Amino acid sequence: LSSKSEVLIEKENKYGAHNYHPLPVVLERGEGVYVWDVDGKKYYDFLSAYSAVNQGHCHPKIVNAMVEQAQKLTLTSRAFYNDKLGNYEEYVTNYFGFDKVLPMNTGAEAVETALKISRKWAYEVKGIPENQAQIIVCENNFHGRTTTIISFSNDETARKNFGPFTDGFIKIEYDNLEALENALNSSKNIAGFLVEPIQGEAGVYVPSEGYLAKAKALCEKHNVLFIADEVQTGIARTGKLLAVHHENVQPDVLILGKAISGGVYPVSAVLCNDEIMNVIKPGQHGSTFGGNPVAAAVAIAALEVIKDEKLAENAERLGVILRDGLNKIAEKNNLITLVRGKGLLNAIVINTDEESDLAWEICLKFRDNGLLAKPTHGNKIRLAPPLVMTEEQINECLDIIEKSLNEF
Ligand SMILES: Cc1ncc(COP(=O)(O)O)c(/C=N/[C@H]2C[C@@H](C(=O)O)C[C@H]2C(=C(F)F)C(F)(F)F)c1O
Repeated sequence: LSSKSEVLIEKENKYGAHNYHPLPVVLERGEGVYVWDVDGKKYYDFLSAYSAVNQGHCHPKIVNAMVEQAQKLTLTSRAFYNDKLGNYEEYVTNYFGFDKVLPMNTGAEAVETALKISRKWAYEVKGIPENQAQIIVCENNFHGRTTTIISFSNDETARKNFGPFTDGFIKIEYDNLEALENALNSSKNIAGFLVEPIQGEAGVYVPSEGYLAKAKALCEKHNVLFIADEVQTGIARTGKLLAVHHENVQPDVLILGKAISGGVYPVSAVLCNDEIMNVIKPGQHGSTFGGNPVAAAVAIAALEVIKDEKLAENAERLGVILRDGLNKIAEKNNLITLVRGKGLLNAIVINTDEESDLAWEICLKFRDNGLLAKPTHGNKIRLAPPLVMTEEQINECLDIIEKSLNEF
């Protein structure tokens, strides 16, 4: 690593909390599918900031929307109206097909907001006795880092010594309809079922065909809210605008974040219809920055880019090419034991146990060869480039991946 990089890494080490263990590369510029480090070396970004820069780094239309609004009015708080929020709310609710949106900033805030709305709906509409509401979640979930969200995580690293935890959650096996049905039959006090349409952190775990549609039907049968966390799988990442659209499912509560802003500004959102959203009355929930004018302007631009540049279709088409190419490499190189994913949310499973640092070594080799990716949960490497990739760029990246793996 250059001394320039070392100095900056040292600064983060000395002055920043050690809540991450980043790959040793120091970035200073991003454009489209590329990022550059401080020494001017160019890389393909195969993480896309955990699927927040689906539109590509620093998309001019989105950045311009931010700059323009930032020079006019950045924040009013919700104590007053402003000329951007209503237009954004109309745009985003029509875009996803819901009556209303509650605007927040981060994914975790939107997940927390969805949990609060679902509980309040359970008490005030479904009639569950107060403080008895249960929400069903899946094992190996990832929904964010707040105390309530890690309360229903089974990842010891995310939970250890952060207790005491929040009550009211039932954990079931992912992609198991019988487990869901049993949980729904186990109590009358169930408010909702919170689920990732594809489990990202678990290593891009794609559920069986029909799981989401059948789960939604089971929830309907039991008058339980189907709450889809599309923070990572949404905004065209999996080859459809939402991952639930692969099964024509419309959630009762939709959670969005990350690429809803193209990675330019923190924007998240919870969408639902009036019967559910109208349980929230003035003063019952909020956020200083939620729905601010810059967020509104940025999110409209970011969502327009998804449509204008047909990024869902592009992700669908290039995802097939990427997975075919990875499977061809796997035939010749036994380091890859499995390829899985949908659209441009993919992962390869490396032929080693979870404790080994082989996946990390492979990511360092990818880095040396001009592609940035990071292991998730030990032996899986997520491969999720921005959705603006071209076929020839995918093929060039497949060559980098093959060349790197052949050096082991
Ligand atoms: C499905 C889903 N729902 C809510 C949130 C919360 O959104 P946030 O509050 O972060 O805006 C996330 C955030 N995921 C990020 C967080 C980041 C980290 O290390 O915490 C790494 C990344 C991640 C992890 F951790 F699992 C990965 F799956 F995307 F790779 C998410 O994926």
